[in-house]
Amino acid sequence: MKSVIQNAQRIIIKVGSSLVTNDGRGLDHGAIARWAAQIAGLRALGKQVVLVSSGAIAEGMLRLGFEQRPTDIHELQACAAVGQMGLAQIYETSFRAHQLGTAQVLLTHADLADRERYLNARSTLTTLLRLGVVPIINENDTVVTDEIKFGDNDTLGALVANLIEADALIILTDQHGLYSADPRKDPNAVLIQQGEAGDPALEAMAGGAGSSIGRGGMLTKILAAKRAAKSGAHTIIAWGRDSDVLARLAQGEAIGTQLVAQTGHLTARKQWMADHLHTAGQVVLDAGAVQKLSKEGKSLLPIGVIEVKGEFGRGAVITCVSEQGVALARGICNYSSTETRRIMRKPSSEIEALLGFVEGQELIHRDNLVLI
Ligand SMILES: Nc1ncnc2c1ncn2[C@@H]1O[C@H](COP(=O)(O)OP(=O)(O)O)[C@@H](O)[C@H]1O
Ligand SMILES: N[C@@H](CCC(=O)OP(=O)(O)O)C(=O)O
Repeated sequence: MKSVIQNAQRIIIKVGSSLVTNDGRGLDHGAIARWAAQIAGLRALGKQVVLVSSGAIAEGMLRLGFEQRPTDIHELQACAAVGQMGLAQIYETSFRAHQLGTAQVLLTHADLADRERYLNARSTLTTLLRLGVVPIINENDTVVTDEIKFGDNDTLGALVANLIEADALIILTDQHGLYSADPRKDPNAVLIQQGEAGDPALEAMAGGAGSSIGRGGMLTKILAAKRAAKSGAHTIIAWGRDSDVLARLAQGEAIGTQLVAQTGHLTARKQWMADHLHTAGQVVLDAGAVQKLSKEGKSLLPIGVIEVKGEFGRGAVITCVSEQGVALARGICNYSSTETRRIMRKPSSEIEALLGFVEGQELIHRDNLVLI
């Protein structure tokens, strides 16, 4: 059996609290240095890597002298704020030893639910990757309350995989993968080597967190695999203390639990758009634009739009209709309805002069467009 990530180009690696901390007391500097070395190895193979790392609260607890994890939300947030400095420091130093720069990206649920911020986060992350930097992501714990928290970083890792259409999500944890039951409780549990992401049978095997430090446990990892698969990413759950786990995976060795995505990249995203029953607005296309979209598979440029209906923000899913009112396509619009009204019927070269910025030459890029 081959590792599903051997051919993966863009990879999200999530390291959990259970691993990144020294038994919940501060950060494990040695372990972090080893992951940095392994990630440098992946980068040398030409792969793009985004790291999602937990550990801020545990490091903050150490720095602020808390013996126990505080229960007060604001004390937890204070720990996260203090500890995040430590996380950033150690990652920057560890990657610097391999001539790699790092970037700190703190995200909340609200950032990804809002299309404009979602698009901004996506553009920033892909730009960082293009510039050769390793983004280090964590939840922005200081501004979120329990109700709106991701809480565990497995979910965050999957959403980031969707966000930048990663090929694979590698979840490193303190177990060798998913077992048929929680191995801390059932000595007869066996490792599940391969499964289909989204298979409900896997959810039944997974339990909660095994330590007081980890938040999600195995269930959030299984649900993260299901979520990541929606944009075509395969998931691997593996033991993070193995000193060359990433290199072995990249060489094709099947270690840990592989959860295979059944849908391809584009199919999944286009499916998501096609599934939008209600779109925020409409653009009416001239005959030339109708031809470009439906016959030639091209992007929609502002010059081909003759009317905008409804109000929508940047990144909204909208419907493209012909002058006869026939719905042709749906897609993610790079500009708001107000901006679109200003640039419609105009060549893309005039966007900057008209709006003062350029989000893209296209109103809807063909990668974000699905014919209906
Ligand atoms: N079926 C299972 N297979 C493996 N681990 C499981 C299973 N069910 C529950 N767990 C528990 O999940 C824990 C890993 O989750 P967690 O503590 O949240 O780690 P992390 O901080 O890496 O996210 C394991 O230590 C284990 O006790
Ligand atoms: N954002 C938190 C981590 C949340 C958490 O523990 O998640 P997980 O590693 O999935 O159990 C922190 O940095 O402390």
